[in-house]
Amino acid sequence: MSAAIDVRDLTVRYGDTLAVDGTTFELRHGEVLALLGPNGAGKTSIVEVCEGYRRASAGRVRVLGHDPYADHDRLTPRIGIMLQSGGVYPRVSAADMLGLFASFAAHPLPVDLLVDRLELAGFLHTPYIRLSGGERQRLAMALALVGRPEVVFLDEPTAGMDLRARHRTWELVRELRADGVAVLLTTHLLDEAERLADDVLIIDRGRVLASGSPEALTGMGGIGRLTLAATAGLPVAALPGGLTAVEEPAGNYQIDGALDTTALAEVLAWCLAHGAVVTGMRTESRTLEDVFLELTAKEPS
Ligand SMILES: Nc1ncnc2c1ncn2[C@@H]1O[C@H](COP(=O)(O)OP(=O)(O)OP(=O)(O)O)[C@@H](O)[C@H]1O
Repeated sequence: MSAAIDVRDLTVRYGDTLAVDGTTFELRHGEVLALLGPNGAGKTSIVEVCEGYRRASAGRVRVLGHDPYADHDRLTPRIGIMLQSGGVYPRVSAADMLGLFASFAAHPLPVDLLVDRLELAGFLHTPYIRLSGGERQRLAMALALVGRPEVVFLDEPTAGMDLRARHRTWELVRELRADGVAVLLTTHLLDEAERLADDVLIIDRGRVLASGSPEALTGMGGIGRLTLAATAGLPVAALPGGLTAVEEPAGNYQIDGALDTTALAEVLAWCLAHGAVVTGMRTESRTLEDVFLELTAKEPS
């Protein structure tokens, strides 16, 4: 089966600003792809091209086999877009908006199902203008999904949601994926990407810095943190293998460097060589946040 979204060498320019610089990725049916990057990285530009709202400056983009800009009208009934704001009449209620959006679709999802999953019942008849930020987010998600789309674009879907609503939304995204829906997600919440995404694209200044599954990306550098509890006052300057350590508080060493299995053995050998008593050694794996901060910090300006 061909990819739900296929992006090759996409470039987006705004005058002299190169917002997207030759990005390539694929999103398959039944998968979630998260676009991660600092403010201004180019995420929205990529998403807008895929949604058909912006023409690519160069490159080839296909959504469900169509050019999303040229075939916008044909694609619209097959895609769902969660808008950050706007697109909703201020005095209309959530119930009326959902009914209206459902009437546009050939095979809409039952509105009751979305009301239940996203817990909309408490504000279903309140005018949009009176809804809280989190309630508007939940309604926006429901509006994106009511047409039973094959591809869904979620732009920071849980921003402003409380913890419970966030978890309900994550459950819903997992259900969509299980039903074969392709989900393109942008988020600043690294734990959201880690929980939901099959693949992640880390971008900065329009370029892809890394891509792959969260497991592959966090496993790339092995151990993220190494903490040692041992005799106080060990000569940290004598640590082998380019490792460095800070002793804080006394007898607690935070060790940095290329933390692989060899490094663990070298640290223990160093303890032995200095007659140290080791009472604890703890390793922690890297998180997506560690990887993201390292990659985006390394970028030359
Ligand atoms: N219409 C426009 N005209 C000129 N420059 C633009 C336009 N839209 C975006 N840009 C610039 O293009 C770059 C990428 O912007 P984009 O909105 O795609 O980033 P983003 O990753 O979505 O950022 P954020 O996380 O802040 O939403 C930024 O430098 C931005 O200032």
